[in-house]
Amino acid sequence: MAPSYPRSPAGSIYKHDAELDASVGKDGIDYTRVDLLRNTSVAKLYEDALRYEPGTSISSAGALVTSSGKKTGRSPRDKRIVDEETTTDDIWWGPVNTKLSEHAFLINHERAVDYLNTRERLYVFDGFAGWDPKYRLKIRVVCARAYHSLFMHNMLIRPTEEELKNFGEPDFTILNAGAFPANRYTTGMTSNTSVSINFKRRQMVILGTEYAGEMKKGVFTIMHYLMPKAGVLSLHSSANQGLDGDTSLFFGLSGTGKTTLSADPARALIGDDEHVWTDTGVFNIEGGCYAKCIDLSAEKEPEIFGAIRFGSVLENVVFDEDTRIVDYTDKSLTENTRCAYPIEYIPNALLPCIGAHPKNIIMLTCDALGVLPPVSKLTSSQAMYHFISGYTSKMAGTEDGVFEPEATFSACFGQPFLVLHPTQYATMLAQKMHEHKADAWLINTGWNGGAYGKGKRIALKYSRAIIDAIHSGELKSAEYETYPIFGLEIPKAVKGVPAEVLNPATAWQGTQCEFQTTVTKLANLFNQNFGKYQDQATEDVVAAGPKL
Ligand SMILES: Nc1ncnc2c1ncn2[C@@H]1O[C@H](COP(=O)(O)OP(=O)(O)O)[C@@H](O)[C@H]1O
Ligand SMILES: C=C(OP(=O)(O)O)C(=O)O
Ligand SMILES: [Ca+2]
Ligand SMILES: [Mn+2]
Repeated sequence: MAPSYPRSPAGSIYKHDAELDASVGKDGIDYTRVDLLRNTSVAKLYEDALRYEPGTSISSAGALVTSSGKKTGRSPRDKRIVDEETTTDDIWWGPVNTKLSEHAFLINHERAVDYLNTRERLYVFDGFAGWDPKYRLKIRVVCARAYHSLFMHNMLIRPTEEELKNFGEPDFTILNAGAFPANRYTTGMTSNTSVSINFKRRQMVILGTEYAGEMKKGVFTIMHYLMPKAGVLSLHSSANQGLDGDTSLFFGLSGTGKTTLSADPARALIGDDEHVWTDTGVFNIEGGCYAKCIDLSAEKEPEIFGAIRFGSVLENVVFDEDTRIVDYTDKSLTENTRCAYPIEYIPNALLPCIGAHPKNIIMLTCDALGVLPPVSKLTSSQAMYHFISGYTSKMAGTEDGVFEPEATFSACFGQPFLVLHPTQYATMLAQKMHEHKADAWLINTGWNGGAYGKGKRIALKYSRAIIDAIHSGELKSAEYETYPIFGLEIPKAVKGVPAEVLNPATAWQGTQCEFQTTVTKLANLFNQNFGKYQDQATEDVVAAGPKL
């Protein structure tokens, strides 16, 4: 499955100094053992997963059905960044990034190495993060499960035979010993799950969770540090491109629609989750997509449904014992059911996954209170205000302990993955949007007509119609009205969307008194949250918030 387009052998973005390379090379893994499988075939990984990993099957469509065990979503409270002198002054220590000592990291590392070296089989996948050869990282994934190796085969950029032969030392190594727990008595551990990143040693160690998403979001976290340091902007967004080459970005926290809305039959897919905006355009970090499968149907999401076939990894779904037909409505294992597939499984994927400078910046929010408009056109100050605020919901199952939509402010629409302070990403975004005259939109893919429990989630077909209207130019020249308090501009009409849906006041099914109370509640939450950024933001950005 090697890609056929030419790519120059990349200069790595890490400067390789001999001493550090020696220590990385000596990462403790026994690479000489005969039972080590490096970049092995999809078929072989299927066979091993079926043979050795309980709870593995093949679906009627040919996908590998796997179980990630107890953890079926990310564990943000168990994430650590090593506090060391080469990065400590850069890192945004606090709400997301918790310090781990170098010593405690070595204990976790040794635990993972001992576990991996004592397995009967070991899998290594060497691949790339980043489609632009100038910025790409060489990533090595060492793991004990064929499932995890196939997952990263799908999610990283698969090297050609030639590239694999000349791979050399990786820039970053992920040791996934997820089936083995962390030791709770190691200083800094608060549970037996641990996901830790060490930028100096260029290593990530996973213990006590087999949720595969930790690896792909781990790579994103690494890029979210290294890319801004290299002067380019990493983005928690999907991206696609129209026939005339116009690129759109869709920012959004997990479950808000990045993957779903970027798979658009009329546009070429650049990527569904992680990108970088450089001086020449946008490139995807990944070689695959990771779609949510809950309530998936061929009718509503044909591209994603069709991507679930031989080679795809389908996690934590329930299927019929006889027919092996998956029941996508079944939430009994988790609401966060998932499928990982190579990007070329989407019919109109753009290969290589590199697009032009974005023309439209779409911020996806999933408002569980039902008071944000389905679409608003943002001024540049409003775009910055909403990007820094990142108001949305955590969706059920995406994180450990989240069972229903939970209103949250997730800076840059991806707070769990930020390494630097949010204003650093926001400043770069503002500068790039200004330079390339990008238009900005806020789209609520969440509740309408009432809050979660009373109203309904906005129909996917309406969100798609809104996005079509952005891309056709219809919305740029539409007639607008101002939504009070939030000061958002909402279109009076959008083709394919009932007019009353567009204004939360007319969509509201409960009393107007209840509506006003909810609007005020949300406005207060915004103001309270923005307090922490007040002194770093410019006056116009502060003024772009709600006014009570
Ligand atoms: N109006 C809507 N817009 C986008 N997604 C919706 C909408 N209504 C329901 N959904 C569902 O919500 C989920 C969005 O998840 P996904 O696209 O994977 O988000 P992300 O990629 O941002 O994590 C999908 O399961 C999709 O079917
Ligand atoms: C993989 C994840 O990301 P997303 O839902 O944004 O695709 C995740 O949040 O665990
Ligand atoms: Ca879906
Ligand atoms: Mn996604």
